[in-house]
Amino acid sequence: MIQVYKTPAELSRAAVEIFVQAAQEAVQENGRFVVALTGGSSPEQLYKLLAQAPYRDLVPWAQTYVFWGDERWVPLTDDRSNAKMAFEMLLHHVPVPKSHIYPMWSTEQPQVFAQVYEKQLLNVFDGATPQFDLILLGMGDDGHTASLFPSTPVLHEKEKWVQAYYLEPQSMYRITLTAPCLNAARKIVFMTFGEKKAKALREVLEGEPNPELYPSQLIQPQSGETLWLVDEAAAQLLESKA
Ligand SMILES: O=C(O)[C@H](O)[C@@H](O)[C@H](O)[C@H](O)COP(=O)(O)O
Repeated sequence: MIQVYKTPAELSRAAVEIFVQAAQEAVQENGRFVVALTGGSSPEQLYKLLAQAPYRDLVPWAQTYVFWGDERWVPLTDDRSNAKMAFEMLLHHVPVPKSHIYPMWSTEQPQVFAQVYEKQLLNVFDGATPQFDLILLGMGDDGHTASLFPSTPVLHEKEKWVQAYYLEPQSMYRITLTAPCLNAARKIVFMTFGEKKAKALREVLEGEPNPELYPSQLIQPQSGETLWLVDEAAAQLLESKA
């Protein structure tokens, strides 16, 4: 489903309401809320809203488990780190138990750590398929999401839940949840705004199936729901707008 908002601020306010509702419902049903955060700039306003009243006090943080959808393979002190941004904007301001937060970083080799992260995931999900209650995603202006970049082998991963690989164009390692892992989620929310995203958004949502070029097309949860929160600038080329 696609929801179009006038501004990123309105979009972020809708996103925080969805986050709170997903958290409360998950804890009510299963006694915990397992979420994967996104990196990039799209979630910044959402994280700031979540870190303050009234939303801060509406989330059952003690029962919340925080993972990431992807990460640049850099130390947590590096300004490029998705975890660094989330800690500074959100996690240092809310009472999530430290033991419930799983940043994607280690001094091990990235491919070795990808297996460690997969084990951490499976531990929280008692060895079953990791079914996140909520996954937040952004979309790049090339149509990538998480670290599923165009024409990369990770797009074809069918078994593993977590993969790390060297991303040539950015000359850095990336670690990411794979499409099968993302697609096992109960709810996926994309936050996509700005004119730069308009062409890719039209291709992803209304173009020919071409996930090699537009990896966000891979996000088709088996039983979960996908919600696209977009602003008018990003939606300007779409035929079908809510
Ligand atoms: O590590 C990352 O960069 C993100 O996880 C990435 O997938 C991001 O969501 C998109 O690139 C959109 O980035 P913006 O939100 O900055 O436009």
